[in-house]
Amino acid sequence: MAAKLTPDKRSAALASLHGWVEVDGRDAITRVFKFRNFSEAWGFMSRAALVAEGMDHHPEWTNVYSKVEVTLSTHDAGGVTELDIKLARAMDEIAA
Ligand SMILES: C[C@H](O)[C@H](O)[C@H]1CNC2=NC(N)=NC(=O)C2=N1
Repeated sequence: MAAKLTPDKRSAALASLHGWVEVDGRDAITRVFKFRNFSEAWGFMSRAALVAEGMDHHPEWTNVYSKVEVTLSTHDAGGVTELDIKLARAMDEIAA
């Protein structure tokens, strides 16, 4: 199982991502993705879902029209691991 990142490693990883921040009161990271419309938001979610399923690592997310809010945490580990950073990076690339 992936191990929780140390605070230092988590900070360094966050600095290398786009717009991801720590969740208050929980060991997790979150980002809001904004698109031009629902179609683009859904396209992002479709592509991200395939990557997530391939990793067997799944986002907590909500979608309202053009906005997708994502929270990542490794439930088995009870916090943020390399798996979350890898999925966050993949999502950044898909949205770019
Ligand atoms: C059995 C299965 O591998 C686990 O439940 C996986 C599935 N997806 C998961 N996704 C996330 N985000 N955290 C997990 O701990 C997790 N565990």
